[in-house]
Amino acid sequence: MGFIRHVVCAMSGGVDSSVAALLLKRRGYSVTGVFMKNWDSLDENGMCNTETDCEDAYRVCQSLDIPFHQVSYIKEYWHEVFSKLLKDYEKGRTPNPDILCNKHIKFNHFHKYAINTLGADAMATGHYARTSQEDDEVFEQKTTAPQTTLFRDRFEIRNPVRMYQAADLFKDQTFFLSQISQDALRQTMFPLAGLTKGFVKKIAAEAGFHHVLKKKESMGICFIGERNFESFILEYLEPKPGNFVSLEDGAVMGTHKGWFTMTLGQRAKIGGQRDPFFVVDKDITTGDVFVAPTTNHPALFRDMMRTDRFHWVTVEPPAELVKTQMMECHFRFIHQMPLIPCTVTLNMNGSVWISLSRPVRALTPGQFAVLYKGDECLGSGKIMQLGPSEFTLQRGRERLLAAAQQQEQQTPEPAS
Ligand SMILES: Nc1ncnc2c1ncn2[C@@H]1O[C@H](COP(=O)(O)OP(=O)(O)OP(=O)(O)O)[C@@H](O)[C@H]1O
Repeated sequence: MGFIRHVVCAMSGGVDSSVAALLLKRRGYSVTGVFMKNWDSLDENGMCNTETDCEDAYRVCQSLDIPFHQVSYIKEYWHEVFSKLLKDYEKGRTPNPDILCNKHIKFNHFHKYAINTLGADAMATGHYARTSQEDDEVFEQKTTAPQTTLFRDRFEIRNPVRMYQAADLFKDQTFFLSQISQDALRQTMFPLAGLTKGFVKKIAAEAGFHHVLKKKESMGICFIGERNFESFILEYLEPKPGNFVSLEDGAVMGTHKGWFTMTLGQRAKIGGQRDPFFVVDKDITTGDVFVAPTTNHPALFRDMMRTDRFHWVTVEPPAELVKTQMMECHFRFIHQMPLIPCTVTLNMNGSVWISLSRPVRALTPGQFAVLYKGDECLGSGKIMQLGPSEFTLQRGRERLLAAAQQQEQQTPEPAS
């Protein structure tokens, strides 16, 4: 028998991470529970919900008889997640703070804290996701020699660890993990990888974690909580009033306080309008928000996008893509939306073009395009640019047709 391995489990005070810690303990590891505090505020009722969450996590650790720590990443969250989120809103994009929180906080600062400060052999979370490693392989990662040269060759990683969708496909959270580093993934365990949510709840009940089971599921946006998001974000951004403009005829339909919180596809709240209108585009230089009637207006449907530099979880782009510059795989930009077949092309600067097999509604700049090959989550890139909408294409075809007809009429009689 070797010595007992030490695993640090990120504990939110929720069901999933409580059961994750319990399972790690049952597997015979020495487990430490750590609660992260990333946001410092009281909610609308003057209650600090992170305190009750922390208390809940502590009680679970007590009943498991494992050490408990609390660590604050308020500063880091502010600089690396929240300020980036505000910048994206100012550029007219709709960011995803949960993906950034996993990338910068849980799988960077927390990972380093677990391994370097607490001396753990691995970290764990209650995420529903799977990796290509067995537990024992995770522990072997620590013995790999530290990097000796200043730069690690991008193509040096042998046997990269892959990230797969969880057995419970409905609960799968790889979408939110699509930006995490290979370094962190190599030292991470997901104890819930093979379990369904229902089963996890049953384990929690049997273990007597009633205070945890009673809690409401998920608290909305990462650490900000359930409050009204629009009024919350407007506390941090200068108002940028502008007009609602009808896309179809250019008519001004009303005014708004700022386009930050308006995301493509959402219903526009236009004063005095009885019929529903939907946000289909924004012009951040003029402040115009373009709207169109009907929720499935062709101006909302597109099948092409370009990302920023794509983050591949295994570090290198798939061999097939490097070799041929093209790859067939699957795409989603919203958690739990059905996967859509797509073709990806790789650009010189590491960004990708993604061409979907059919147009989808409300592709949105700032959101992450997440790619899957089979059940492997390959990684993601932030959507920076959209291809033309169905509406634009339709109009283009109509103009071409009209021009052709006009030309036909104008064609001079052939000279005799
Ligand atoms: N405040 C926190 N402190 C420590 N770990 C956290 C915290 N918030 C989230 N985590 C970790 O990230 C995982 C996923 O968090 P998420 O917010 O998606 O909650 P969840 O899937 O509902 O899980 P849980 O039921 O454990 O809250 C958690 O299982 C936990 O390991």
